Amino acid sequence: MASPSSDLDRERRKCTFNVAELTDIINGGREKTERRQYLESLVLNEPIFNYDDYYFLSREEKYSDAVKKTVRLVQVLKQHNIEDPEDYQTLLKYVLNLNLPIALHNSMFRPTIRDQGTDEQRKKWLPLANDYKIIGTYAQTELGHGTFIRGLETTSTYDPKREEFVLNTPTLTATKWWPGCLGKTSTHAVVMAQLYIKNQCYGIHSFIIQLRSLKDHSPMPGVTVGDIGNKVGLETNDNGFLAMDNVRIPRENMLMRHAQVYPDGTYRKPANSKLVYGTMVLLRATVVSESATNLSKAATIAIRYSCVRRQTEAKPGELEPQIIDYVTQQHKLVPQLATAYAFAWIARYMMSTYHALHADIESGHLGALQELHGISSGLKAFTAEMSVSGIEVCRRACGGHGFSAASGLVSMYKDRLPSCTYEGENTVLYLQTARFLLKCFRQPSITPSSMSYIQVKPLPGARWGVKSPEDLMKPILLVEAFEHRAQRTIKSAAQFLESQISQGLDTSEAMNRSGIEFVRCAKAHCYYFVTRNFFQSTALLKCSKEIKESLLTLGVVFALNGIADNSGEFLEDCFITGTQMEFVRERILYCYKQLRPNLVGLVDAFAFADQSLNSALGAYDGDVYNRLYNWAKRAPLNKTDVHSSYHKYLKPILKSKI
Ligand SMILES: CCCCCC(=O)SCCNC(=O)CCNC(=O)[C@H](O)C(C)(C)COP(=O)(O)OP(=O)(O)OC[C@H]1O[C@@H](n2cnc3c(N)ncnc32)[C@H](O)[C@@H]1OP(=O)(O)O
Ligand SMILES: Cc1cc2nc3c(=O)[nH]c(=O)nc-3n(C[C@H](O)[C@H](O)[C@H](O)COP(=O)(O)OP(=O)(O)OC[C@H]3O[C@@H](n4cnc5c(N)ncnc54)[C@H](O)[C@@H]3O)c2cc1C
Repeated sequence: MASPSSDLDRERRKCTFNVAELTDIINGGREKTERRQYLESLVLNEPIFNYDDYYFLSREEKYSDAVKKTVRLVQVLKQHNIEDPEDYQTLLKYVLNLNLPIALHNSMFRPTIRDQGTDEQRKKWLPLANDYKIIGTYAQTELGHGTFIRGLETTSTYDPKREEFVLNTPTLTATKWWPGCLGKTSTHAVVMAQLYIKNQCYGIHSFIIQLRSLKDHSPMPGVTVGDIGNKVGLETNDNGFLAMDNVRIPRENMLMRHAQVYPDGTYRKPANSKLVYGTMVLLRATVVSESATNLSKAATIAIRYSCVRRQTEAKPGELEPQIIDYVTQQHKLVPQLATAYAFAWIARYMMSTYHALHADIESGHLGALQELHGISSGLKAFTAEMSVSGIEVCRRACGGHGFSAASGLVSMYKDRLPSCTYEGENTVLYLQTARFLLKCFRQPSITPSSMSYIQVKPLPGARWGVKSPEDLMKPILLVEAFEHRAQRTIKSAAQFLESQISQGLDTSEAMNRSGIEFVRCAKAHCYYFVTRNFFQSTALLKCSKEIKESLLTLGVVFALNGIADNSGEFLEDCFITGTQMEFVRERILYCYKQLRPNLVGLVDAFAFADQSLNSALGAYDGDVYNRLYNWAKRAPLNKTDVHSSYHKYLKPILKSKI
C-alpha cells in the first residue's frame, strides 16, 4: 500500500497554481490572510483549544468544555484588544470548531441593541455587553409559534403608574423555546413580546430582560429558565426555555429606536413594522457565509481522504487506485467543491449587500427593507439546503470511516442541519423571496437593478445557443440558461396565482395553492443569482491564468450540475434539447478531468487549520490510519481491557452451565 502522506505530497506537486495566491483571493487579499494567520496564532497554540478528544465527551461535558473555551477566548480577545466583529467571525470560521454558548450574544443580542436601541440605550447596554459583563440571547420563538411571529403570545403590558413593563407567559404555548444560549449561560435576553398599553395590543416589540442574578447566576424572581434537552446536534449549545410571571422591567428597557412608549403611555409607531425583524435579516446573511465555510470544510476532508484512500485493484497485482480516480467519486465531490467556491463568493456579495442596504435603511430609505429581505431570505434557504446536503454527500463519500465521529463530518452534519430551520424555516423563506420576485415582476419601479432581469419576458420558443460541448465553457451561455429558467418559472408562478384567483379563491388560499410554484421560482432565481455572481466576480480577478482557469472550470461544474440535476425544468419548454443535455453530461466529465490535478490544491487553498477540521480523515498530512487508530485507542470504552459490564452482566452467562 502507498503511504498516505506521500499520496498527498504527490497531489500537491501536481497542482498547477500557487496555493498561497488562491488563499489570498479567498480571504479577500494578502492583508486579510495575514490577519487571519495572526488570529490563528493566538488561539491554536493554546492547549485549551485542543479538540482531540472532543468526540468522546457527553452532552454535559461538551457544554462545559465549550464554556471553558469561550471564557478563554474572551480573555484572549480582551488581552489583544480584538474588538472588530470581522476578527471574531474569522476566528469562528477558520479556527474554532464549535458552536459557542455565547453565539447568540454576539450574533443577535448585541446587534439588536445596536440596531433597535436609542443612543442612550446603546450607551447603557453595549459597553456591558461588549465587555461580557452581561451575556445575552435573542428570545423570540415560543413552544406554539416560530414562523408566525405576529402570533407570539408573550405579553409586555405597560404600567404607567410605575413606568414599568410587566412581562408574562400567559399560556404553556407562550413559553419561549429554542433560543440559543438561553438555558444555562445567558444573564439577559432580548425578548420579543406583544406590547399592550391600556388594553390595546400594538404588536411585537423588543424588551431587555434580566434572566439571572449577576451575583450567583440564579434565575431572577418570576423567571423560569432551563435547557430544552438533547437535540440532533449543537450539543455545546444550551438552547433553552423561558417562562415569565409578572416580571417587571423599567420603561427604558423597551428598545425604542423605531417605536416609542412615553411615560404616560402614549405610543409612537415605527416607520415600518418590519424594522423589528432586522436582526433576523442580519443572521440570514450570516448563515450564507457559514454555509459556504462548512461545505468548504467538508470538501477539504472528503477530497484529501479520497486521495489517500485506495480501494479495489483494477488489474491483479497492481496498486489499487486512489478512490478519487473513480469518476463516480468525482461526481460526488467535485460538485461540492464547486458549490463551496460559488458560495464563498455569494457570501461575500450577501454581506456587502447587507451592509450597503442596512446603511440605506439607517438613513431612512425604508424601501431597502423589502429588497434586503427578498434577497437574504432566498439565499439563506438555498445555501443552507445545499450546504447541508453537500456535507452529507461528503460524509457518505468517505465510506465506513465517514460514519466514525473521528471523520469530523458527523458532528458537522448534525450541527449544520438546523441551519435549514433556524432563522426562518427554508420553505417559509423561499416563499418570502417568491413574493418579492412576483412583486418585482408586476412592478418594475420597485425592482432593484440586481434583479432587472425579471422585467425581460422570456420569449416563447426561445432556444439555448449552445452548439457544441465546447460552448459550455462560456459563462454567458450558462448564465443565460439559468436566467431563462428563472424568468420562465417566475412568470409561470404569477400565472398560476392569477388562475387560482380567477377561479374564485381568496388571496390567501390562492397563495397557498401556488406555494409549490413559488418555491420552484425562488430556487430557480437563487441558482441564477449564485451562478451569475460567481462568473462575474471571478472574471474581474487579477490573478494567474492557472487560477482563473480553475475557477472558471469550477463555475462550469456548478452550473452544469445545476442543469443536469434540474434537467426537467430546462427541457419542459424545449429551451434545452436532448442533444444539448448530452453535451452537458459530456462536459461535466471533461471538467472533472481538467480539475483532477488541482483538487488537493483547491481544498488546501481554504487553509483550514487541522484543529478547525478536527478530522482524522482530513488532516493536512493525510496520516489517516494512524490518526484513526490512535483516536480509537483513547476511546473511553478502551480505558480498561476488561469492561465493568463483563463483571456485571457477561460473566454470569459466560460462566453458566448449559
Ligand atoms: C445560530 C442560530 C441562531 C438562530 C436564531 C433564530 O432562529 S431567531 C428566530 C428566527 N425566526 C424566524 O426567522 C421566524 C421566521 N418568520 C418571519 O420572519 C416572519 O414571520 C415571516 C416573514 C414568515 C412572516 O412575517 P409577517 O407575518 O409579519 O409578515 P406577512 O406575512 O404579513 O408579510 C408582510 C410583509 O412583510 C414583509 N416582511 C416580512 N419580513 C420582513 C423583513 N424581515 N423585512 C422586510 N419585510 C419583511 C413580507 O415580505 C410581506 O411583504 P408583502 O406583503 O409586500 O409581500
Ligand atoms: C437549533 C435551533 C436554534 C434556534 N435558535 C433560536 C434562537 O436563538 N432564538 C429564537 O427565537 N428561535 C430560535 N430557534 C427557533 C427557530 O427560529 C424556529 O424553529 C424556526 O423559525 C422555524 O419555526 P417553527 O419551529 O415554528 O417551524 P414551523 O413553522 O412549525 O414549521 C413546521 C413546518 O410547517 C411549514 N410551515 C410553517 N408555516 C408555513 C407557511 N406559512 N407556509 C408554508 N409552510 C409553512 C414549514 O415549512 C415546516 O415544514 C432555533 C431553532 C433551532 C432548531
